[in-house]
Amino acid sequence: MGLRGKLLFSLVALLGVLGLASTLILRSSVLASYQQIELEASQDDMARLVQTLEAELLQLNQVTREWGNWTELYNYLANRNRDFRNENLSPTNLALSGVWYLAIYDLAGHTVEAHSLNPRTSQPVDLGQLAQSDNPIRAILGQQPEASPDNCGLARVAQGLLMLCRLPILDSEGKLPSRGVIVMGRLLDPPALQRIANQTRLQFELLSAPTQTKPPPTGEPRTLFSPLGYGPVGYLQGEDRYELHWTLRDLAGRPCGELLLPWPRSIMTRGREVLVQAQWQLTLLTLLGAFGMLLVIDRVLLVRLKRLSNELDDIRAGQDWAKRTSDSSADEIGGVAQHTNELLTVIAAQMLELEQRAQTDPLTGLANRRAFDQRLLHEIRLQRRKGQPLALVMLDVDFFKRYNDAYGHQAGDAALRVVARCMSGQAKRPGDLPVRLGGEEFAILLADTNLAAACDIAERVRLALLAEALPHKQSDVAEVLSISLGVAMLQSDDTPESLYARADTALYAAKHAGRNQVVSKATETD
Ligand SMILES: Nc1nc2c(ncn2[C@@H]2O[C@H](COP(=O)(O)OP(=O)(O)OP(=O)(O)O)[C@@H](O)[C@H]2O)c(=O)[nH]1
Repeated sequence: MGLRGKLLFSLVALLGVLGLASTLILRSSVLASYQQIELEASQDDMARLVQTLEAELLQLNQVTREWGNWTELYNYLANRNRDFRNENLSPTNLALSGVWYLAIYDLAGHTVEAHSLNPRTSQPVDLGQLAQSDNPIRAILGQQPEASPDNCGLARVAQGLLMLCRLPILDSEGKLPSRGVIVMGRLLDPPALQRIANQTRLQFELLSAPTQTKPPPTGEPRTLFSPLGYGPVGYLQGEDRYELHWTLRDLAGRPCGELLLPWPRSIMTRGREVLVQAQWQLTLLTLLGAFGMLLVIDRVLLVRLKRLSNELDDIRAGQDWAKRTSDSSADEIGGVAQHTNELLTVIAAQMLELEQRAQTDPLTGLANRRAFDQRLLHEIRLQRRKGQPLALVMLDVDFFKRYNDAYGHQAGDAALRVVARCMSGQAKRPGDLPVRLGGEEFAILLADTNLAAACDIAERVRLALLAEALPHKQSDVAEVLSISLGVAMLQSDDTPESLYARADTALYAAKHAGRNQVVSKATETD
C-alpha cells in the first residue's frame, strides 16, 4: 500500500472512531436532554389538566355560594314555603343552573331536599347512592363545612364522577347563623369531559380504577395536590408515547378514579430526527474535512515526495550523478532533498575518482588499456567524421627481462616509470594519449597527427629515454636502457584491431631491425 493509501486508511479509521464517539456522546447527551424536556412538558400538561378540572370545581363552588347566600333559601328552611319550592327547586330551574344534584340538609343533618336530574334533558336520574347511609360521603355532606378548600370534591356514582360542593346556608348578608347545608353536584359526563379536552387541548380519559404505574424514567416524580386528589404522577412508558396517570380521590379521601393522559413523545421523535440530521451533517463535514486534509497532505507532502522519488529514479537509472533534486523549500522534505543533493555530490566525486582509477595504470600513472580502447574507438569515429589523421605509436623496452634480472624487479618498476615520464614529456598536446598497455608494453595515440609528426614524437621519446641514461649492461644494443617503437597511421577501412596490429607489426620490425629505433608502417604495404 502506498503512502497515499496508508494515509487514507488511517484517516478513515481515525475519523470513523471519532464519528462513532461523537454519535455516542450526542445520543447520550442530546436524547437525555430531550427526554428530560418531554417529561417536564408532560407533567406540566397533567398539572394543567388538573388545574382545569379544579377550575370546574371552583365554578361549581361559585354557583353553590350563590344559592347558599340567598335569603329566600335561608327563609325556606324556616318556613318551607311551597311557592319557593315550586318556583326555584323545579327540574327546569335546576337544569338552568346546570347542576345534576342539589341537596339541602337542616342543622341536624336531615335531608330537606334531594334532587338529581340530567340538566341537559331535565329528566331525573338516580344518584341515590349518595343518600345511602353506608356511603361515608353521605355523612360528610350533611355536616357543616369548615375550611373552604374541603368543601368541594369528588364522589363516584353509577353514572361516573360527580363534582360536589357544599356550603352553609346563610342569609344574603351572611350575618345570621347558618340554618343548614346546601350541596350541589355536576357530573363529569362525556360532554363535560369533551369541553375540558377542547379547553386544554389535551385528550384524556377518566378511568374508574387506578393502574399500576411507575415513576418517570428520570428525575423526581411530580406530586400534585388538589381537592380532586393528591399524589405523584405515574408513568407507563412506550416507544412512541407516555401514559400519565394520576389518582383521583373522593371527599372521603378514597381513590375513586384515575386521570389518564396519553402523551405522544413528539419531542423525542423530533430529537431523534434532529440527531439523525446532525449525524448526517457531521458525517458530511467529516468527509469534507477528510477530503480537504487529504488534498492538503497530497499537495504539501505526497506530490513533492513523488517528484523527489521520480528525480532519484531518473538519476539512478541514468547513473547521472551530476543531476540534482529540485525541491529547495525550507521544510523537512526540502531538507531531505538538500541532504540527497549533498550525497549526490559525494557520489559524483567518488564515481569520478573510481572512473579515473579504472582508467589509470597504478604503476606509472599513465592511462591504462581500458582507457586506450575507449579513446581509440572515439578517435577513429572522430577521424572518420573530420578526416583528420590519427597515428598510433607502440613502444617496448629492449631486453627488459635482462634488466629485471640484472637490477631487480623494483628497479624494473622504476625504469618503467621513467619510460612513462619520457612519453608524457613528449606527447603532451590535449589530443595525445600516452598509455601503458601492460607489462613493459606502451603506446601513444596521437590525434590530428600525420606520419612524419608521429615518427618525430616517437624518435623524441626514444632519445629522451636514452638521455635518462639508465645503465643496462646486459643490453645488446646500448649501454643504457633503450626502447623500440613502431608507428602506424589509421587507414579508412581500419578497425581498432587492424590499426593496433599494424603498429605492432612496425614495432616487431623495429625489434627485428636491431631495436632502439623507430619503424613506421603507414599502410599495409609499407
Ligand atoms: N619490473 C617489471 N617488470 C615487468 C613488468 N611487466 C613485465 N615485466 C617484465 O618484462 C619482461 C618482458 O620480457 P620479454 O617480453 O621477454 O621482452 P624483453 O626481455 O624486453 O625482450 P625484447 O622485448 O625482445 O627486447 C618480462 O621479464 C616481464 O617479467 C612490470 O610491471 N615491472
